[in-house]
Amino acid sequence: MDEPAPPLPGFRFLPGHFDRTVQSDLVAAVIEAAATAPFWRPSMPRTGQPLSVKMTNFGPLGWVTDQARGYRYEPAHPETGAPWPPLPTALLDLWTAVSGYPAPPEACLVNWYAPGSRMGLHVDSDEAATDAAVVSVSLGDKARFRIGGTTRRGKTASMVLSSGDVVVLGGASRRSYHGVDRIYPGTSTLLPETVFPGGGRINLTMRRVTPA
Ligand SMILES: O=C(O)CCC(=O)C(=O)O
Ligand SMILES: [Fe+2]
Repeated sequence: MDEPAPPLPGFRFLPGHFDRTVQSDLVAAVIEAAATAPFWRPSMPRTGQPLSVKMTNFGPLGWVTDQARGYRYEPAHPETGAPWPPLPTALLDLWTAVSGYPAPPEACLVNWYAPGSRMGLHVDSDEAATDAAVVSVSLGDKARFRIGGTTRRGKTASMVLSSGDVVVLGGASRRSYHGVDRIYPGTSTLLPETVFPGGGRINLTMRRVTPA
C-alpha cells in the first residue's frame, strides 16, 4: 500500500503564529546567544563539504556536524567549548502548546540562511526520542520549504514559509524527507543587516533528543 500524498498526517502549518513583536524578540535572543555561541559553518560527514547555512544552538544539547565525527548532539559549542545558551521562554511555551510531548525540548538548532543558502532533502534522525515532534519557527525572508514522505524518491509538496510561521513535524510526518529549496531575498526587514549581511532567513527547530 502506498503512503498518502505528502505532507503526511501529523504535519501542521501555523501561518503567522508569532506576531512581529515576538519575531523581533526571538531575533534579539538569537543575536544575544550568538555573542557566546557564534554562528559557525558546519561540514558534512566524510566529504567535509561545508553546508550553505551557518548554525548555532540553544538548549542543553546542540546539533553539530563535522567531517571526522558526523551528525550528533553535543552539550557545548564546537569552536568555543562553552555550553549552549538557554532556550528562550517563548520557544519553550510554543513547544508546550504544540508538541504534545510530556518533556521539554533539549535542543533548538538555529540555522541562518544567507541569500543563496539552501538545505537538501533529509530526515531529522539523530534523536533517540523518535516519538517527539520537531517544532520549527521561521524568521526573516520567505523560503520555499519542501516536504515528501518517508522515501527519498517519493512525491513531494512545497510551500512558502514566511516570518512568524510555525511548522510541526509530528506523527507520521516526523519521518518525512524535507528541505529548503531557496530563500527569497529582500522579502523581510526583520533581520538587521549589521548582524546578518544580506538579511536572509533564520529557522529555529526544537527537538527532544532523549526519550522522556
Ligand atoms: O529551515 C527549515 O525550514 C528547515 C530546517 C531543517 O529541516 C533542519 O534544520 O533540520
Ligand atoms: Fe530537518
